[in-house]
Amino acid sequence: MATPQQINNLQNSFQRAVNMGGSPGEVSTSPTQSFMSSIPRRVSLSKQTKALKPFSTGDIKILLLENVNQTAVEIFNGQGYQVEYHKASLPEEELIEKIKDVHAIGIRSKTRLSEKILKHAKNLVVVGCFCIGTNQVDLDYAAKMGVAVFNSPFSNSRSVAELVIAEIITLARQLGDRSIEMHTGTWNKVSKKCWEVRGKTLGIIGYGHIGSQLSVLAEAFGMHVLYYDVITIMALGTAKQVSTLDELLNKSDFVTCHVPATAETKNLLSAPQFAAMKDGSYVINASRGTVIDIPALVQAIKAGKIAGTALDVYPNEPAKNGAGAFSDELNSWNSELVSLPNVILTPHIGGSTEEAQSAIGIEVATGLTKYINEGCSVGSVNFPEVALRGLDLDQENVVRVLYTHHNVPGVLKTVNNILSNHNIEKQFSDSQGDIAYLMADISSVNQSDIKDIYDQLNATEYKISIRLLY
Ligand SMILES: NC(=O)c1ccc[n+]([C@@H]2O[C@H](COP(=O)([O-])OP(=O)(O)OC[C@H]3O[C@@H](n4cnc5c(N)ncnc54)[C@H](O)[C@@H]3O)[C@@H](O)[C@H]2O)c1
Ligand SMILES: O=C(O)[C@H](O)COP(=O)(O)O
Repeated sequence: MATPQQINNLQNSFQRAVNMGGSPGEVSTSPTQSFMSSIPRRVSLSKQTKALKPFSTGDIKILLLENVNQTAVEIFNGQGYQVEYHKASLPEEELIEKIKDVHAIGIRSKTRLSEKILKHAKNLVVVGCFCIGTNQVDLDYAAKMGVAVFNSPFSNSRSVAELVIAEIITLARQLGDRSIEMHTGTWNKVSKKCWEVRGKTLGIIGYGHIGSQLSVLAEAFGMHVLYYDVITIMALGTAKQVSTLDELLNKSDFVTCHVPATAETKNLLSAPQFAAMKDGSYVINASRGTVIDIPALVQAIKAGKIAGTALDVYPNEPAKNGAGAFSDELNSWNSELVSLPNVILTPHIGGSTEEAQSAIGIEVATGLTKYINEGCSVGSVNFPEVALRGLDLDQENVVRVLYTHHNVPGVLKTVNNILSNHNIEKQFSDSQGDIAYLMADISSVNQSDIKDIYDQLNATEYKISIRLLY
């Protein structure tokens, strides 16, 4: 017969196994045990079409594409999630198949998560963009499905700014051409139209995380900085904000784009803008491929108006690394562009440094984990940002309710009526456009009450998605 101490040990072992997603009787000795103790004992992920079925963190399925950094994989593995990892992005049909049953997907800038793809994602709870840009995801549709999207807003900003500094000097000194010539055995020692950057004017379009960081670095090289932005932003150093794009174009020796891909920034620099630039000036784009009209740029270089360009991003980028991927089939202007002098082409590597990728992996994986395990949406780009203090796991009969709903009158009254048989320990709700998100911790909940709470919330007309953590 077991002693009370043995029974106690057995119970503890059962609880730890549930925490780790293992079977009762298994005791995990994972070093992440103490971190794990801050997460819910069981996580019930209940989407629109899913029945209430509690499961452990070990049931969470994560699909990671595009060579997301290992720091993220380690965080997810530490949680006991099931991680499927791919180095490249997936063709559309394969992505549709894979996305059907995952709870989270991690992507970078290549994978398009359009409505067509997202509507197959029946269990999806959260998307992680392991990069800055989120234009590849249909953010509104995701929010309407109750799917929060996270990104890393500035972890690779410095890497991009440093790349642009390198490109400014490379263009000014025609380094790309000299290097290609030497690789093919030609010694071509020239100084004609090769310049110092000291005293030249850098025009930055978009003075956000990258543009402003670049401004500081450029001034350290003795450059004058002008910037144009749709909002008024405090100048760093002695940089000056100009009120029109034309003014920036007229006065700059180097023009560099650091704006997001939006309808307004499509072909922001096209033939009229190149015509407005100084003769012999340079164009740099490490933002998004849609921002520059490349055929118009080719014409401006051919006409001698633009003395060189550095492009890191393109309207159509290949899904994976390899020869021939940057082809005429994808970008019809390619052959003309590569034949022009002083043209630097890089394969979207602005944010591709060890430092940036490692930091992004940690930041986004941590955001996703907090959303999956605790419901915390702080940092999401398409969802109201809501957080509650951690769940008190020592307290029995506590349930965290996560309720995403349409932002219409009467919801709180209905929801609180459903929760009113229990003690609402804490509650917070916020909205963003048509979507609202409510978090509530309720106590005095018996196991038998949980299904009832779920069913009642599920029957509400405003519901988008429900999760109960307990
Ligand atoms: N090449 C790469 O690897 C790489 C890496 C990181 C980011 N990016 C891209 O760089 C871009 C900028 O990133 P960020 O982090 O600096 O973004 P950010 O949001 O911090 O800054 C963007 C700035 O652009 C301004 N802006 C928006 N529309 C504008 C317009 N029509 N005209 C002028 N200004 C406008 C905004 O007000 C904002 O200040 C994004 O497209 C991002 O995806 C590329
Ligand atoms: O949006 C970004 O952060 C950059 O464009 C980098 O994207 P990547 O992670 O696909 O290189």
